[in-house]
Amino acid sequence: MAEVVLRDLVKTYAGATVRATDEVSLEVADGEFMVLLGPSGCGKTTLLRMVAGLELPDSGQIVIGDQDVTYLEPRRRNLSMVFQSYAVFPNKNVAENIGFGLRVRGTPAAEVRRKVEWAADLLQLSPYLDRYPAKLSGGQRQRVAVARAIVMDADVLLMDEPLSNLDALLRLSFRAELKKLVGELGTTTLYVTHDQVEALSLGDRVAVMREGRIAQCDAPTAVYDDPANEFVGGFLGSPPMNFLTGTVERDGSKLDLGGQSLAVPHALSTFAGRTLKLGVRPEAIEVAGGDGALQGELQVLEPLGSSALLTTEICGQPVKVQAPPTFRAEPGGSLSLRIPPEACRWYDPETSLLLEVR
Ligand SMILES: Nc1ncnc2c1ncn2[C@@H]1O[C@H](COP(=O)(O)OP(=O)(O)OP(=O)(O)O)[C@@H](O)[C@H]1O
Repeated sequence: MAEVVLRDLVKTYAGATVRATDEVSLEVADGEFMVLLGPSGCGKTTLLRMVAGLELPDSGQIVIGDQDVTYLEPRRRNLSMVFQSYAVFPNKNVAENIGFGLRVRGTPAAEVRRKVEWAADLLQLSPYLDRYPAKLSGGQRQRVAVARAIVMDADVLLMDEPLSNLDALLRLSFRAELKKLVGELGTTTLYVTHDQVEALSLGDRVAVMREGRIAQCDAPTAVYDDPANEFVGGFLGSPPMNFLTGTVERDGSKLDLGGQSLAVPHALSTFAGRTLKLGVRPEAIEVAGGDGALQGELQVLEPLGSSALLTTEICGQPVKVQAPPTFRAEPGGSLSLRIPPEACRWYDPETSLLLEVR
């Protein structure tokens, strides 16, 4: 096992006008499960492929353990990969598929057998060792790909959207299995996904990427609860964080949203007379009256089973609210919405960065 250190990695593909990765630096601790999350085209796969050695950076450095591997051939980096499109060999049975890399490496047959049985047991593939991939389900095939990767005893495991070919239910169960497995193995893992639920569920830390850069890298609860910038708040969550813009009143104590106002923390009184953005998660807003409640107009109510999603407007600004499943009201009416002070995150509209108020 080993830590992985990326330093200022820059990659521009031939003919491209923008950098696929733009001075990306990241330290993945020994045994850590790091998820790279972000919208399509943000550079996740490029970063993973550079770690794998399948792409070379224009500049920057990649260190695995205590070795600089930036320009080392892929097979000498001691890492295993599971890719979305990394199909299993159709003409080899499950056991042969799992043991393939070990045999190529010249591992003695008895050792190959022992490791194949170990991985098959971990991934619940033992009953299928003699089967050919055509007779496996999608989830079982994907488990074969994971088993093939883990038998290699690599320092680092790289996975690029390994669950994306599975249907929703299978994805859910395999996600939990994968989390348990990787926790037991303790292998340093870099995992690429554009699925935020997968990222939050699996990662020890999540690096949220945007346009070739890391927008925030932190524990799942931290990136969700305290998005470092508007991009992360607006990317994570379903629906994502709401943002309301207002002007801080002259005395610095309230934010005027356009006719209604809300208390501003004392630490932000320096914003008096200036605009400020409030970020609040839909599930944090309470549909209730009381002190400091704002009046919103209900536009749409969507019963979603475990909750009711409300599309509302406060002072003409759109706000999504996640209400209890039994909540009912007629669209067009007015609602009292309370935004608890502890749920407020404050952003500088000029920089889009989270403002520290504690
Ligand atoms: N082989 C290539 N040649 C030229 N440009 C490329 C190549 N591969 C990727 N790109 C570009 O580099 C940028 C980053 O792509 P990358 O595949 O790393 O993003 P991603 O976040 O993994 O996206 P996705 O989730 O869609 O796979 C994109 O603008 C993409 O169009």
